[in-house]
Amino acid sequence: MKVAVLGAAGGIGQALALLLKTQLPAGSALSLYDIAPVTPGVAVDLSHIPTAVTVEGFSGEDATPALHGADVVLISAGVARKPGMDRADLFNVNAGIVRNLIEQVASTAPKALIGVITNPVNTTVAIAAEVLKKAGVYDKNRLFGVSTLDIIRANTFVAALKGKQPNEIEVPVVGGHSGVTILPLLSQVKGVSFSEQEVADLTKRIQNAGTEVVEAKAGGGSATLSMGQAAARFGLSLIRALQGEANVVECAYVEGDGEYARFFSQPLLLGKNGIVERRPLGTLSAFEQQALNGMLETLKKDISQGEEFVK
Ligand SMILES: NC(=O)c1ccc[n+]([C@@H]2O[C@H](COP(=O)([O-])OP(=O)(O)OC[C@H]3O[C@@H](n4cnc5c(N)ncnc54)[C@H](O)[C@@H]3O)[C@@H](O)[C@H]2O)c1
Ligand SMILES: O=C(O)C[C@H](O)C(=O)O
Repeated sequence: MKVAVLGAAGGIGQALALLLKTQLPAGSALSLYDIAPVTPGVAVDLSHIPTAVTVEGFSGEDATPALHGADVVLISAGVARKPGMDRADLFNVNAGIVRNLIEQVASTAPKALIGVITNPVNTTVAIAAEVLKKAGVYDKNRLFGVSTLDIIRANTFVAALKGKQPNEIEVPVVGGHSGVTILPLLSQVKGVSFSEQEVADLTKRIQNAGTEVVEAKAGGGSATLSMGQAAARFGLSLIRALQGEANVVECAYVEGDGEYARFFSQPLLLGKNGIVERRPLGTLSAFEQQALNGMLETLKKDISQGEEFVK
């Protein structure tokens, strides 16, 4: 299996590349690309770690040398938030970066499973879909917005509140990846129950967790290490599914049946060709139903902005 990381010299990219170098199955290839000239050096650095995963690094304007034969492409290239900014404020710079990189994926690795990390995810995934469509290679079962960070945060916060081990808790988080569009389904977490106040407080904390990191880093960027972990979990799940493992389920932001919005994060059964089955959201509490209804206008606007950008 070959995994390409685009944006590999950045905060997320380097953390992700390290985790993949140490956790990909033996015999895998890791291919790193970033516009920054340090990228081949990042690959050399990682190559000294004794695992059976080869590493190559490429820099400059052309991402295609990194993309040949890639089974999975994870994209974190772009700028990150500073305090006072919303994820949507990143659109002006990141929309063009994602368009350019996806054009190269379309021409070089059209069958790859693509995970978009670059913000604003609600919009950049729509851009990626439209670019792939224009190139005649769009498969909605192979394109994912990576929302795994919301899930690992939710697991961490719930476990801390309820005195559980984080690995005992799995919170489905649905919708999108910004503010009110992030909806943790706390009513579905097995083995714990919450008061109304706990649900309200936890939901708000999970929705604002990105801002919590941005403010704590005080101008030095946004979440990189937890995101590296989240992207590694998601990328490794894609690889396990590609290799034929059964019952690999992850939530991610994908094009579905449009019941709520064209793109929506929901639980997905993954397989050798990407998404095998989009799982229903299940029964929602009154709080969750109201939050779902309340997010849709924002989410649809975010999606339209991406669609319009490519038209
Ligand atoms: N999906 C999520 O949950 C999530 C979580 C955290 C951050 N993010 C987003 O991920 C992105 C990256 O964050 P980061 O902290 O790693 O930022 P960073 O600034 O540390 O790294 C970004 C990297 O992208 C590279 N880059 C910029 N333009 C490029 C181009 N045209 N081609 C190739 N590489 C290019 C830069 O050289 C840099 O190395 C941001 O948009 C951020 O908002 C998403
Ligand atoms: O909040 C951000 O800007 C980065 C990321 O989307 C996050 O959730 O941490």
